[in-house]
Amino acid sequence: MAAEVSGGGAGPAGQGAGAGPTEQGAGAVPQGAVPQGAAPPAPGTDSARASSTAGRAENAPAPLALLLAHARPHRRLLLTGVLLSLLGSGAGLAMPLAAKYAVEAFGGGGGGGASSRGPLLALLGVVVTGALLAATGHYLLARTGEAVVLRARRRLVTHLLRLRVAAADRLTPGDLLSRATSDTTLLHTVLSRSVVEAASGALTLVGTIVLMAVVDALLLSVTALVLLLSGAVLALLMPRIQRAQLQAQQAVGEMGSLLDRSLQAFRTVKASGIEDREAAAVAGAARTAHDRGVTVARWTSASEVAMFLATQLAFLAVLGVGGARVAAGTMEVSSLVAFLLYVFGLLAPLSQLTEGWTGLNTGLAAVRRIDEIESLPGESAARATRTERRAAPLGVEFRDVAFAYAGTRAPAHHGITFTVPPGGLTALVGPSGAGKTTVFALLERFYDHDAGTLTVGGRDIRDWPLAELRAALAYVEQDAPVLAGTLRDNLLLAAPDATGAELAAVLTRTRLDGLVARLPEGLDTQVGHRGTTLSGGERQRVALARALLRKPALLLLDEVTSQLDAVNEEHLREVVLELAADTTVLVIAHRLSTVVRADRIVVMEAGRVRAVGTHTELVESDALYGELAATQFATEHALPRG
Ligand SMILES: Nc1ncnc2c1ncn2[C@@H]1O[C@H](COP(=O)(O)OP(=O)(O)OP(=O)(O)O)[C@@H](O)[C@H]1O
Repeated sequence: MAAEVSGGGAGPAGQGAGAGPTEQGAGAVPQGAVPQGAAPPAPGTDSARASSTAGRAENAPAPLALLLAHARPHRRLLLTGVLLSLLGSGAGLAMPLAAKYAVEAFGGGGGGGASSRGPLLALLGVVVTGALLAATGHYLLARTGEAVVLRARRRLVTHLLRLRVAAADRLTPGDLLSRATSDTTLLHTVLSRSVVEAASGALTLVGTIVLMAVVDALLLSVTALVLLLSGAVLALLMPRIQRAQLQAQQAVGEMGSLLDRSLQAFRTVKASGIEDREAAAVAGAARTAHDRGVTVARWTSASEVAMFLATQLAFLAVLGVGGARVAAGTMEVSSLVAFLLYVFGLLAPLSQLTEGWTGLNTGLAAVRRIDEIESLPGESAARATRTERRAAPLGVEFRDVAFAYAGTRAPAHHGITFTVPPGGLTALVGPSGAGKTTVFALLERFYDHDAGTLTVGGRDIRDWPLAELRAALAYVEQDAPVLAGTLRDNLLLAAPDATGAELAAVLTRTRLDGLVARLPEGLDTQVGHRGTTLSGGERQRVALARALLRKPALLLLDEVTSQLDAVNEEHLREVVLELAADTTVLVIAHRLSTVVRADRIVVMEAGRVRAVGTHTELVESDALYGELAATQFATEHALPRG
């Protein structure tokens, strides 16, 4: 089993067609990932792996190698496209030479007529063939560029969703969005335009120089001076353009992060009256992107002007020297015309080279940003399946389990020990920050514990195939997320094959049937982004219903009744007790009224288990629990049924 793998070092070339980065064999685990069966990672290891995308850059493959790896699956089409484009440019290159023969044919007597028709037709042929070849080449490159982007996006998005939770904890969604959208788009530009621009520019330049040498070596040396001049200008400007471009891309990512922050907390932003401040922060990043863009434009224009001036100067110098030689009879007019055309022809490959080089650098920065994410550790996908029938309930055992979140000083668990037999209701209680939610996170293997033994169903949790483990569990998070879409989509999210009867039964059980009846389109009503059209309590019940439809062998409920009214809470308490008859149910509850009838209560404090027992036992034996019970039941003015 290879639950943990990374897309990393090998880059896209490392996988066969269609194989996602998380589906490599364990043998191919690249840097940063932990092979199965390896010793448990030391606290903080995840941090080293996931925290810094910058840190990785030192060992990362060269961006050019990464870019080539992206291009490799499409190499035939790309090469054909580049070849056709180059042939198209080559035809343009042959134009002045063909013009020279045409001028010679005109001068060679005959005036017009048949003798001049031949060269003119040949010229026309060169033009049309060149245009057709170039157009076909450009189309092929653009199409292939789109294919590269599609593949890169699929890979990146698949990997993003399979990232280990520890790695995802450290990423900002806005920046990820920018990497998955704008950075991947840049791949298209670089492969379909920049590479061919740079190659065609370089080849045309070399070709032009060779042909210039054929026409007149002396005039070439005059032109060489200009070439050196423009080369020096390019060398001076390129690093500036490169730097500004990278900063512009980073600023776009930063803008995405800031905007995402504000949109995630939209209502809080409004309620706090900080719209202007948040808008100003996003606008600040947009301004940085703008400024860097302007810098790029400034340096690019400067290089273009320098190149233009250089060719004009060369033209004048060649005209002067060449004109004098024609007057002296040491040079043919036709040769001078051809040479002058080549001098003008220099402008195009020089600016192609500049643009190609600039674009290539933008693409390389993008490829590096994409690779930074793909190199983070991923895990094999847990499919949204459920067991055929309700599986036999699973027991759980924590034995001296220790765990620290990456980058934190104090461990969240200091060797906790407790046992949950199959079936029944177990409650985890304790003050905020005691480590209760972390128990669930370890059971779901969002994180790997650092020391001790954790078994589920009598089997070490590390020996469970991840997909199988998660299929056996259902987890209702504290914040009960509801996703954009219809209510039905949300309920069937993790059990798409649930029958209508099962759905109806769960709706009744979670008292959502009333809500469905009220909604304008029933189950097919859109619930808004993150379920904003539902109340907090309704969202909690939707999350619970979703979990129940999975028919789990182990049900983890984190504060699922916190937002319910007293009547619904009491009802759900009954439902949970019913479920506990044939499922192992673990609940985290702050309100002790939720747990007094639990089969066992695990009292946690500061990452340790203080005591385990029933409500009655703990009221007597554990001071903290006794205190919690006294405070809560005194506040609620009612003693629970015992
Ligand atoms: N992703 C994380 N990264 C770093 N530290 C974390 C992370 N999640 C939780 N912690 C820390 O781990 C400790 C235990 O947190 P946990 O969420 O398990 O507590 P809890 O008992 O569930 O608290 P509450 O009742 O408030 O939900 C806390 O100190 C918390 O700050």
